[in-house]
Amino acid sequence: MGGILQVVTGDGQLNADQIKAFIDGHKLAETGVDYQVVAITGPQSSGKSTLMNILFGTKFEEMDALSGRNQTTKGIWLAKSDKIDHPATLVMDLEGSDGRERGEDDTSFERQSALFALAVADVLLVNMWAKDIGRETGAGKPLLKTIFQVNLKLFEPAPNKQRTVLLFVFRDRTKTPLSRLQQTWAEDLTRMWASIAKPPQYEDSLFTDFFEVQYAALPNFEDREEEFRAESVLLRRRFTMEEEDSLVRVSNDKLPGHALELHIEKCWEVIKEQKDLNLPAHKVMVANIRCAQIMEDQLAALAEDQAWLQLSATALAQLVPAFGATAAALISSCIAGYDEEARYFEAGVRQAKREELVARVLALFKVAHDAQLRHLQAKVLHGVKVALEPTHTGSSSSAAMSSSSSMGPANDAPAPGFSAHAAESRRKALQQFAHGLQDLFVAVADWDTQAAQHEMVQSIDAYIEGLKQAKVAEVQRLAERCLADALAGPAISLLDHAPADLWPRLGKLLASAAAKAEQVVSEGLVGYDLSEEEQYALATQLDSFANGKLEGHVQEAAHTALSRMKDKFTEVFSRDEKGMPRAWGPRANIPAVTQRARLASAKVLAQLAILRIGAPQELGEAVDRAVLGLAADKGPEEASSSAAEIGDAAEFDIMSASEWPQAPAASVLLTPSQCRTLWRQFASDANYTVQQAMATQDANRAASNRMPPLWAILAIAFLGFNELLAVLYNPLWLILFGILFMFGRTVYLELDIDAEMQRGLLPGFISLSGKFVPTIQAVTQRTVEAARQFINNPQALAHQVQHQMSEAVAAVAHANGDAADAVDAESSTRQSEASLRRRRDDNGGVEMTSSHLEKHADAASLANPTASSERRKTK
Ligand SMILES: Nc1nc2c(ncn2[C@@H]2O[C@H](COP(=O)(O)OP(=O)(O)OP(=O)(O)O)[C@@H](O)[C@H]2O)c(=O)[nH]1
Repeated sequence: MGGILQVVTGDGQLNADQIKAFIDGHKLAETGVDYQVVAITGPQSSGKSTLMNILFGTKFEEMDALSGRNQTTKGIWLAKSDKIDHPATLVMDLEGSDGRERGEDDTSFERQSALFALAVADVLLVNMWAKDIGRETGAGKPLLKTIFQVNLKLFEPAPNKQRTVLLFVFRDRTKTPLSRLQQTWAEDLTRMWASIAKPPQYEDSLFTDFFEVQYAALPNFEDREEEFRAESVLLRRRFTMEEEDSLVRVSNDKLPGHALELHIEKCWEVIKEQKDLNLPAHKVMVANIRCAQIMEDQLAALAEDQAWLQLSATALAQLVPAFGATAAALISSCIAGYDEEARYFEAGVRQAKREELVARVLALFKVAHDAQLRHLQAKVLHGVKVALEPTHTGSSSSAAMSSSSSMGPANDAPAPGFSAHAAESRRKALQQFAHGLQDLFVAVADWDTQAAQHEMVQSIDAYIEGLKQAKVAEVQRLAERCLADALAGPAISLLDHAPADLWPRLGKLLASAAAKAEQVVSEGLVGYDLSEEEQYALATQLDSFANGKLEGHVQEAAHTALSRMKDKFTEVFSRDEKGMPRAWGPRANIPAVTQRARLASAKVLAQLAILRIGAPQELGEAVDRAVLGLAADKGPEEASSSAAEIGDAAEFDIMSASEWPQAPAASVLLTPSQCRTLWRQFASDANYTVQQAMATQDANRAASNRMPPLWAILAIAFLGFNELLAVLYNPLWLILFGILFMFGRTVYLELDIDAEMQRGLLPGFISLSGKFVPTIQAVTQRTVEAARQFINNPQALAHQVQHQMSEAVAAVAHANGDAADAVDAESSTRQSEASLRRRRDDNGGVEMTSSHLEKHADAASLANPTASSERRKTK
């Protein structure tokens, strides 16, 4: 876009949009710093537009010479010179000063525009009439003085940095030599500079610290136009870099072309609003904006960079070879692009924005880098697992070592054990991790990886420790199973038999089981190198487990103490010292046997009262004496008989105590109160058994009394001998007696006279009378049938009669002499039921029901109906 642009209108409005279009149209952003802005200021109608048009080929509006000296240029105008290509030259024409159109008092715009030209232009032409040089009020001195002063105040320029070239153009050159005019004007400038009020930091500054003064003189355009144009051509050359007295200055502080738009806008904004801003701040502001834009452009470019997109996506998914180098190249490329774009801007801002750019770029890459760290950690940890898993699970160490060889140099040395192998695997893994970190190293970033290394070490150690603890737990389970097996059977058996040395034997059993468990541990953890603390902890846990197991068995025994006491009582009471069942004959000493059985049961109760593993012996003895005292509490006779065995129980009164003296609560299985209750329940059952025995003994005595006297037996034998021989020698008598005997016995059994008589004499006779006749008829019928069979087969019937007679004889003998055997059978039956009855007794503490006992007693009586009948009589 060529042509002329009105940058600022006559009423002070900035055409920002058009400025941008102008700069873009002339591609000034691509020139970098290879451009210059040339402006001109001076009195109204002093030929400024004419000069600029001739010098730079622009087409600013000029006043027609014939129309008079009225203002033609309103506001600030901008055009690009088509006469100078290098550097690109922007030409700015300003509204003239001293304009009559604005009035004498309205000088603000001329000051603003002059100040604007001073701030924006690289070369400011100051148009002056040659004849005004030396005059105090001429030559626009007040305006110059003002803009110099305001410039210092508003923009606070840095001394000797990018000085603005002030080209004073003396128009309508006179015969006065230029040197003379220069000298005069230089003196005027010095005085002018000295007279202005300067900020404190500029008190000692010289005019030349901020401005480079150049001069030119031109003839009158109207009168000597040809000469004017020719000299203008020469003057134009000074705006290129070709001439020796070139006005083009190269400065590092110059803003690049793409910042010119913003620079113009901010300058006018500052001037317009009269903000108390300084030039560095203004430059910083411009630099801030532009550097931020460049930074964002670089970030946007990076976000669309295919190499970066691929790297970031892959880095999140897997370990990328040479990640660090790739990432560093991308980061460096991005930052280099920024450096190139922002190199003309204020150094401090540029560096600050660069650091911000680096930080933001690194933040992007940090995500990928962290993902890479995690992948590396996972890979290394996986290597450790592959190396150690076979060893831990019991595979051959050579297999483990061959697996681990993938992580580093081969090591053919045999693995001595898990701990050594784990240490070697750990060392190789950390070495592999260190190599991996080198691949991830991003030179620009130099991220700290100490935390990652620490995590890696912790992960590996935790994994190894986890394997070790798993193995320890596994071996501990094996050892506990070994302990449980070693304890269960023997301990239960000991508790069932309840020997006198129960607790010493339980102690030995515990020690034996602990030794077996220790062996399981030592064999199972070979090579795991447990520390002393770990070994102690494991041993303690196993000890606790063993004690707990044994305690469980003992507690279970204590819970079933009642049935155990009954069993012990039955064992001692029902069997003699040789283990044979007692017959309870007439001379049996039931009270003595009873007391022995009670003492034995009391010992069982005493042994189950407290845990004695590790307990002081005195405590056990005290409990023994106290519990055995219960057995003595049975009347003076029994107490005296057992006094020697139970010792002196006076020291502890179990009948009133609620707890055992000096016994830890954890070791108490049965409190004194519970012992008393159990003993009471036991005594009730035992009394019943004793009464049974005494009844049996009474029955035996009665049976013995029913035998005929000896003299009668001898008389019968002597007097009936001949009749007996007659019967035996006469077959007819023998047969007749046999038939009568069988008939009578059959009738007796059919009527079940014994059972009927148990109801009582009168009810028995009444019942028998009712069924006597039918029974006689039935037996007679069967006898006739037998006789018929005998006629048909006499040998078979004789054999049957003989067999029944032998049974009858045996029955009579049994009824007379072996009633006690029936009682013994009942006793053994009760013994066989002891285990069934035990649980029931323990739960309810009630006696076994008589129907239950009868059920088994009847089973025993099946083989001996007479004995059964005897038992019922006893009951
Ligand atoms: N005496 C004299 N007159 C000149 C010279 N150059 C131009 N003029 C005349 O001065 C008049 C004003 O010219 P411009 O170029 O419009 O002056 P200007 O300074 O741009 O005017 P404004 O923009 O209104 O301030 C014209 O009539 C020109 O012919 C010169 O060198 N000497």
